[in-house]
This record gives sequence, C-alpha cells and structure tokens, in this order.
Amino acid sequence: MAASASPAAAAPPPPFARALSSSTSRLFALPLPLHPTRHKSPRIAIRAPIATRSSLISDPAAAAAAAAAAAELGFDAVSEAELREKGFMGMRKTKLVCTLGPACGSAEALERLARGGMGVARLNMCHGSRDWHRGAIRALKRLNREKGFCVSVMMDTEGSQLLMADHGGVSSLKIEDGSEWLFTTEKFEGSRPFTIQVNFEGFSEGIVVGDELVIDGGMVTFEVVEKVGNDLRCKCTDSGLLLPRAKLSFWRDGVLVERNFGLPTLSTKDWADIEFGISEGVDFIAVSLVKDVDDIKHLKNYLARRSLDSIKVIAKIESLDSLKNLKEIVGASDGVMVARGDLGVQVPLEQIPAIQREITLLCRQLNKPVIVASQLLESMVEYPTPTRAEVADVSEAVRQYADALMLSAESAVGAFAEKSLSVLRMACGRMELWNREENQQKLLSQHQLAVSLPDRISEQICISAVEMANNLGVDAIFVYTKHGHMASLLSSNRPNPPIFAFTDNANARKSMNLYWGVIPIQLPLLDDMEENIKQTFNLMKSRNTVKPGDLVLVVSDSDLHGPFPAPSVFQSVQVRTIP
Ligand SMILES: Nc1ncnc2c1ncn2[C@@H]1O[C@H](COP(=O)(O)OP(=O)(O)O)[C@@H](O)[C@H]1O
Ligand SMILES: C=C(OP(=O)(O)O)C(=O)O
Ligand SMILES: [K+]
Ligand SMILES: [Mg+2]
Repeated sequence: MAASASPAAAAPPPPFARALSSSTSRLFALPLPLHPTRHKSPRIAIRAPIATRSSLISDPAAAAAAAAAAAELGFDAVSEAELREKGFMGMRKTKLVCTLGPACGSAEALERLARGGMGVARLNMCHGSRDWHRGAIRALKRLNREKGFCVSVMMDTEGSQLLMADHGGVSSLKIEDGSEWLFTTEKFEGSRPFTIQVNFEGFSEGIVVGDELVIDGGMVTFEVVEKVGNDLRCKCTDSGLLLPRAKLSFWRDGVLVERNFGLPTLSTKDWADIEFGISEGVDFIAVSLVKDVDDIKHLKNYLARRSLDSIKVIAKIESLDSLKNLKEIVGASDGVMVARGDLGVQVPLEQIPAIQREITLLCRQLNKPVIVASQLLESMVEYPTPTRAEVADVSEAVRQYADALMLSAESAVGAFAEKSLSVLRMACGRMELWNREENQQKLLSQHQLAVSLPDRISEQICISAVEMANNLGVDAIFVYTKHGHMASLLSSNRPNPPIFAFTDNANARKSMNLYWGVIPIQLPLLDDMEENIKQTFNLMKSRNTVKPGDLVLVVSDSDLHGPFPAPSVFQSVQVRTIP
C-alpha cells in the first residue's frame, strides 16, 4: 500500500473504536422523546439543536455581505461558509438533492434547504400544477441571485405508468384479507364499493386467472380470480393499504409478467413539461421509466438541435427494461438516478441493494454522476428521527461513493424536511471521514475509458493528479475547466481533498453540482494559466478561504487553450503553495 502523507490516513484506530466514539461525538447524542406507538427502544437521536446547525450562515446581514462579495468570485455562499467553518477536509463530498413540494415551496423554506446543503432541487412533474412548479423555480433562482446560492434545478418527468386512480378523494383504502375487488378501466366519479379504477385500457392484456397482482411493490397483494371483459376480479391474499395513484405489477410463479404496451417513455404531457422546463431554465431533466438507450438519445438529440445541450439528461433506472440495457443507457446519459421506489415495483426488494451497488460502480467507471434515491429517510416524513436502518442505508450509499443522495417525500411533504437534510449531512460527514481513514479510495477499480489520445492524456493526468494529491496530503485540488470534464475525471477518482473547479461557464457550474467532491466556482478565465492561478489565489486569499502556506494541486484543462495540441499551453499538474 502506498504511503500517504494525509494525517487522516496515518495509523487509524480500529474501526469499532471509531464507530463508538463517532456515535457519541460526531453524529448522534441525546435521545429525543420517543414516539409512544412506534418504538420499543430508544431511537437514534440527532444532537439537539439541529435547526441552528442546519444553517451555516445565521446572521442575515453577514450573509448578505458574504453573498455580495462572493459574487465577484462566483463561490456559492454555502460552500464558502462550510470551508471557513470546517476547513478543506471538513467539506462534504456527497451532493444532496431535495424534491420540492408543499412542505418546502415557500422562499423561506427553500432558503433553509439551500443553507442546509441542497445542491439540486428536484421538481417531480407527477405532482403539483405547472404554476406551482414555476413559482418554485423562480423563487429558487431569485435566492441564487440575491443570496449567493448555486442550487441547480432538476425536472423529473411523469412518464406513462400503470396506476390506480384516486379513490374518490379518500386518502387510503384498507383492504382486508379474502375480500374481492373489481379492477376496472371504467371511468366514474366518486367511489363504488369494492371497485378500483385503473388508468390504462390494456392493463389486463396477457394476464390470466391465478396471476398475482402486487400493489406498490407489496403494500397489498391480490390473486386474479376472474377476467370480466377487460376488467379483473381479484381476491386479497395479503392485506394492507391502497394509497392514491398506487402502482400495479403482475407476477406469475415469482417472476414479473413483462408486457409491452407500446407507451412512449416521454408522453405528450412529458414533452409539454419539458418545453415548460426549458422556458424556465432548468439545469437537468430526469427521464422517468427509461427503457433503452434510444430514450436518452432522443431527448439529448432534441436538446442539441436547439442548442440546449447545456441541459443535462439524467436516466432514471427504475424498470426491468432499463436494467437489461443498463450499460448503454448509462453511457449515453449525463447522469443516472437509482430510483429505488419504482425499481421495487418491478424487481424483488432483496435484489435492490446489489443493483444499487452495481449501478454506482458502473457509473463511476463510465464517469457519470449517480444519485441514490427514494425512501432514504422515509420514517422522517412523520417522525423527527430516522430509524437505525435508514441511517445504515444512507451510510452505505456514501460508503459506495455515490455522487448524490436524494430526499423525496421527506422534503416534499415531510414534517421534518430540514432535519432530514441535516441527517444526510451528518451521515455523509461521518462516512466520508471513515472512507478516508480506511483509505477506501485505494480499493476503487480504475477504468480506462478514453479512446482518443487527448482524452487518454486527460484521463491519465487526472488519475495521477489524484494519486499525487492523496500521497502529498495537499489541502485542495484546483482545476481550471471549460465544461467540467476535467473536474468530473478528477472526481471519479474520489480524492481525499476537495476539488475546486473554476469555470467561466454558468451552465458548467450548475451541472457540476452533481459531481462528488467538486465545488464549482465561476470566474472569468484567461488564456494565460499563470494569470488564472494568480487571480484565484488572490481572490480566495482576500476572502480568507485560503491562507499562505496552504498546499494546492493545480490541474489545467487543454480545453482552455483550444483544440489539442494547444499552441502554447498544455495540460499540466503543478503543486503550489499559496504565497
Ligand atoms: N409539487 C408537488 N405538489 C404536491 N405534492 C407533491 C409535489 N411533489 C411531491 N409531492 C408529494 O410528495 C410525495 C413524494 O414525492 P415523490 O417521491 O417525488 O413522489 P412519488 O411518491 O410519486 O414517487 C408525493 O407522493 C406527493 O404526495
Ligand atoms: C425517484 C423515483 O421516481 P418518482 O419519485 O418520480 O416515482 C423512484 O421511483 O424512486
Ligand atoms: K417522476
Ligand atoms: Mg419513479
């Protein structure tokens, strides 16, 4: 094993000692009051004053001054405050995505989430009106402008999916064992006893008596007992609750009954939503229920034809089809979401952890950012503390070096949105430290992806730069990049120090918000690298974010100097001390 100069890597204590000390000092402390009905034993509690800890800048005047000063450097107020407060090694590497909804749509709530580390806000077009989403996007952009945040916006398409209708306004239906229900495509107002409306005419095609009908991946299970025209009479074999818009899947002998209804991945409504997203200036479009690589290519080509390739396309892996075509889909997309919610409808639940692991690994190998999503802290929709299992799940995703973690209902409709975010933050801090202490980065497989010589040079420079940075124990990596490509290559090697990525491109800055360990900073770049370095050192020094003696590994991108081979300046790696 190569020696490392990083103090964190020197003679780590045994894992259990660390685990114990962490549970009392870093992550969790005082038990909170228990919920009487849910818990038999004390639950993990987060150290008490979470609300205050969630905000890194608390004084509004200081925050406004910081925002104004940061504007010239394009350093977002939250990362800058984090750097000042926690130092280079204390900066969080794993990015955080929050789904917006009624619980966090106001400017005040959005600001609290931004201060709490939200790097990307997701708008789920399955819910809410376009007006609602417009209001949220505009409020967020205003906050970015006025308060010095740099939160990106991700629009998530609705897609076409087999769903139950609302139950005539009832929030949920209790289904008893042995009861018989008619699943029908007939449209009617209100509710009828023992009748459930389904949204798609062909839903019973290919289904036979004896098949199993599973709702929302196991909330309720039925057996098909009779076909009545296109409708199905089903008997409940495992009781539970039917929520509105629940998802249906059919199983035979323990295997999903796969049917191709020929529905497009992007429906007419999705295309209209995409137009809406474009007009409101979203940074990412997440495509739901991707089937194959053509779905991704179609949207990317459409955006490219309109010179909108700055909008990044995220492939949501949430269907059996997408798993079959995984490598191609990942290769064609700008990023991936492991959408475990719908994945759990099409895949037996016990397979999801291995699938998540495989996807996160593949994404790092193919140099695409990956988001782990759904049910991370589901219990916090209602309760102020997570379950131990949830904390373990989140920590495992961080351990796997996922680029980003996503909150869904926890932030959209939950009672503890900010607190959920602070749980993610703290779990990230703890697990990232542990990864560094155990030198887990050394175990990452290195995948050589590039084909052309200039690309192979960039790739090798980044591999070597990260090894140097770790072995020398530098404080930070500075990369100068036009489109963020070098930053992503550095990120995919998961270095110990943070990567400050300087770009003069506002879109590149926003897209880097999904890259593990990258802090995008916008400033005008010059052709002269020496001038760029001098300028950034001076600006950061003037803002007390670096100090004389700090050791920085500087990487420059040939992109900055025109096509390869650049006329005068080549890509380079240098180790500099801040003067
Ligand atoms: N814009 C919105 N308006 C109203 N409710 C929303 C909105 N976005 C999300 N929600 C609510 O938050 C819940 C969780 O969000 P999400 O995980 O994105 O949706 P889903 O449960 O459909 O996968 C949704 O079930 C919905 O009740
Ligand atoms: C993130 C997911 O998609 P959505 O919330 O849009 O269903 C999911 O299914 O896990
Ligand atoms: K969606
Ligand atoms: Mg989904």
